[in-house]
Amino acid sequence: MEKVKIEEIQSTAKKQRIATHTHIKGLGLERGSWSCSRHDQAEENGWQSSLLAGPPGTGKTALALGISQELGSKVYSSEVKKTEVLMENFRRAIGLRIKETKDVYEGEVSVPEETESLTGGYGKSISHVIIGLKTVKGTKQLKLDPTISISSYIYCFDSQVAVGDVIYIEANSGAVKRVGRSDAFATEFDLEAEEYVPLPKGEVHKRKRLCRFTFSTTFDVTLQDLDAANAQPQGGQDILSLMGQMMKPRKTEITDKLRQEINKVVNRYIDEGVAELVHMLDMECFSYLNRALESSLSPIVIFATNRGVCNVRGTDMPSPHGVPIDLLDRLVIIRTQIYNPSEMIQIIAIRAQVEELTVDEECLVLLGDIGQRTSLRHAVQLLSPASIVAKMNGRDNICKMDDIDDVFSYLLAKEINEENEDPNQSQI
Ligand SMILES: Nc1ncnc2c1ncn2[C@@H]1O[C@H](COP(=O)(O)OP(=O)(O)OP(=O)(O)O)[C@@H](O)[C@H]1O
Repeated sequence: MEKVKIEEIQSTAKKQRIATHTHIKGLGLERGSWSCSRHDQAEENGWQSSLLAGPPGTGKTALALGISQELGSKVYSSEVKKTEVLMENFRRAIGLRIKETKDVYEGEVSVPEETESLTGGYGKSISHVIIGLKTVKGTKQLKLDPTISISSYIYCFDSQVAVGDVIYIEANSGAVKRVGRSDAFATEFDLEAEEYVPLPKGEVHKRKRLCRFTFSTTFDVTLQDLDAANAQPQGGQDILSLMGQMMKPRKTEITDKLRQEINKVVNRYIDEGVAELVHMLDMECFSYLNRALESSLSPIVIFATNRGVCNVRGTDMPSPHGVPIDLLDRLVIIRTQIYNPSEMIQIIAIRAQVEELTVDEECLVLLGDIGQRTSLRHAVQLLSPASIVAKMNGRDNICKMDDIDDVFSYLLAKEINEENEDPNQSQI
């Protein structure tokens, strides 16, 4: 018999983590240098939008971030009120896909049963609840922990979980979610009123990709929804609180400060792999952008994509980068290319400095070489584990032979292809 342990939900956020782009502090260019003067010129000429196109890891996001940091005040400043409608619509076009891998018990309820405690004092006291969960692979009996069985019990009966229902129990929090009624019971009830689901496959106890809040495998929400729902935040700054606010929408002004706060939380979750950005740019959005980008109030918009020719979202119309031709016409397309070894070495050195790591010259050369063979991202990611190996070897500096070689041999990396553009990546 397995025991479900319930603990208070802890935010999984690692406060001290150095984010992927923490080291990006701007464009790193002097005023008057080629890029800056070109950019000023572009602004004067009404260049409002551009598309960065290139293989993964070629610095599109880093460049967009650098530009926005350089322009920061200009982007959001003078006409905030007037640009509000535009801003709302832009944020409506950016989706956040929330996903978490959770330890869950999943199955069709077979035997809910409660055991009363004899030492309960006044009234009835439940010492635990036993529940049987069945999947295609078999059945497992779960004894819900006494301290949480009450809440689970209430949960169960509040949401009217009965024999024949398919449920999830999240192992860590004990939260129970009724998925629907098992197919096997389909004839017993009104088919219209019920959602019938198949008997779950696999083991009862499994790791499943679940959105903590909705229990669905993934959950898409737009940044605008999060802004609107959090206009008067009541809870904390974790994704659960952010999402929780969505249940109580209210009409309050969305300030720039709020958007920045939402961005911070969203960025943290992207960095931790709990969520990823997805674009919601369908035909309707693209048509809106066509008009919006021509408005004098439009903010500067930078699109980035690693997709080649693919269908425009929601249609079977192929177009370069999945962007309709009439919008492409309005964009300045900048191609990004894979960094050469010395550029990679430079970036890795900046990254090491931000992570406060001392890396030998020889080691940087090796990392540059690894970056060429695999990817810049992989080479950057080796820094942290290598520093741990160095510490284990009693050193503060990362050495080629002992640390990087060691870590590289343990960690798997995809060797780079000739043509690196990945048509399956859904990023823009
Ligand atoms: N010029 C640069 N200076 C400093 N760091 C950089 C630079 N270019 C890229 N990086 C870093 O390399 C990593 C990968 O870059 P980035 O995320 O910008 O790639 P991308 O082109 O947006 O890739 P994808 O198409 O996969 O999203 C990031 O950690 C980024 O901060």
